[in-house]
Amino acid sequence: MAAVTALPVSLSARSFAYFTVKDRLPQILTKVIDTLHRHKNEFFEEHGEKGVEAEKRAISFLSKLRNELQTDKPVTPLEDELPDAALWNQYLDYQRNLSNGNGEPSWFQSPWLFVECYMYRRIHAALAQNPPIGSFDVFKEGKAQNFFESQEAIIALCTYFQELLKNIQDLDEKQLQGELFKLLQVSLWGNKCDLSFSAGEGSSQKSSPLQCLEDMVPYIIVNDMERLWSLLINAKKRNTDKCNVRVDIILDNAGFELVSDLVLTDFLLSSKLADEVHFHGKSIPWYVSDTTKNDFNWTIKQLQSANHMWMSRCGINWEGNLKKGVWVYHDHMFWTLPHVYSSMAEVAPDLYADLQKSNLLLFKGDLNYRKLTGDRKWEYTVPFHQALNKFHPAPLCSLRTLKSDTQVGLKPGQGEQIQASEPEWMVSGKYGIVQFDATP
Ligand SMILES: O=P(O)(O)OC[C@H]1O[C@](O)(CO)[C@@H](O)[C@@H]1O
Ligand SMILES: [Mn+2]
Repeated sequence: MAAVTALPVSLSARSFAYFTVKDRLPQILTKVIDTLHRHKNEFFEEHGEKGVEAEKRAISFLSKLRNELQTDKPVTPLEDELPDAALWNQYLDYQRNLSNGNGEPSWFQSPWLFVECYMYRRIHAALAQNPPIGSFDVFKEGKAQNFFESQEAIIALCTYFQELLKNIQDLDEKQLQGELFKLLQVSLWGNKCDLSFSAGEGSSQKSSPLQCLEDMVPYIIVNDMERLWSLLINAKKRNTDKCNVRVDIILDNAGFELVSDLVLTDFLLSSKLADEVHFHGKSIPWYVSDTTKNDFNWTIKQLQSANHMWMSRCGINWEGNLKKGVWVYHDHMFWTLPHVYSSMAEVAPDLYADLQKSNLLLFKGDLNYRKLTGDRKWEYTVPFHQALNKFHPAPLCSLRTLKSDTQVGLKPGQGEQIQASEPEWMVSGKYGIVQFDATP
C-alpha cells in the first residue's frame, strides 16, 4: 500500500479522539472484564473447570491490553491465528512505514480509527483464543438491553408500519415519497442509539420515533433524500423482470437502530422500490453495539415471539423474507478490519465486486462514515465524492448522526456557523446527514 500524500492528516488521539482513547476505551475494557467476571458461574455450569480457566486467561489478556493502552505502549502484532490476523499485521506494518521512523505505532500516536479497531479485534482474540468460551459475545447483554428498553418505540414503529402496509398499494408517488422520507429519518435518528459512544451505558430509544421528525429536520445538515428518491423511483420505472433492483444496507447498531433499518428495508420491498435487500453485518463483536449474525437472527426471533400483534407480524414477515431469499444476510471480515473503504477494491476485491451488483448502498452510522471518508481532517466544504477517494462500487448514501469530528460536503460557512453556537456539534449525535453520491 503506497503512502498517501495528497490527503489531509488522519484524526489521531489528539482531539476528540484523545478523550475516546484516554477515557472511553479503557472504560469499555473495564466493562468487558466485569462482564466476564459476572458470567463465571455460567461458564462453570456449562463447561466446568475448563470454562473458569478460560475466563481467567481471557481476563488476564484483557487487563494486559488495558495496561498497554493506558501507558501508550507500542501496538503489537497479533499473535493469534484467526483468519484475518495476517491482514491486520500487514496493516500494522503499513502504519509503521507511515510513521517514517518516528517510533512504533502506539495508542496515542497512531490514527484513532486504527487503534480503536485494534482494541475490538484484541477483545475478540481474548475470547476466541480461549475455548470453550470462544464464541461468548461480551457485548450481547448491552445489545439485548437496548432492544428491551426501546420496547415502546419499537411497538410504535411496528404499529405505524403495519397500518401503512394495509394500503400501501393505493399510495400515489407523492405519498410513497413522504413515507420513504419518514422511515429514512427514523433510521437516521435510530443511529443515536449506539453504545460505544456512551462507553456501554444505556442509550435506547425512549420516545415515539415518529412523533418529533418534523422538529428534527433542521438538524439534518446534509439532506439528499430527494436524490435518493429519484434514484429509487427511476430504477423502479426502468425495472423489468430480468433486472431486479437490489439495495444493500451496511448495518450498524443492534437494538432500536436495527429495527428501524429492518422497517425501512421492508418498506422498500413492500412498495416495490426494491426487489431484494442485502444486509451486511459484522463477523465479530464490534464497537460494543454493532450487529452480528446472532444479533440479527435474535432480533427477528424476539419480534416474532413478542406479545404484541404488530411486533410479531413484523418478525414473522421478516423471517419469511429471509426464507424466500429476498432478504439476504452477509458478513465479510473486511468490515472488521481497520482499513478505510477506499482500499476495499484492493484488500477485499470479492466484497467490492459484490457491492457493484447493487443499485444503492446505504451505509449506516458514524463508523461507516469515518471509513468512507478516510477519518481525516477534511475541510467541511470538500465534496463527499472527493473524500470517498475513488470508493465507488455503486451509488451510495450515508445515514449518520455526527459522533466524530469529520464532516464533508457542507455549504461554505455552514460548519463555522453551527460551530459558533454549538462547539460540540460534531460529536454530540444531535446532528445528522443523509449524504448521497451517485457519480462513478
Ligand atoms: O455506532 P456508530 O454510529 O458507528 O458510532 C460509533 C462511534 O462510537 C465512537 O467510536 C466512540 O468512540 C464514535 O465516535 C464512533 O464513530
Ligand atoms: Mn456502531
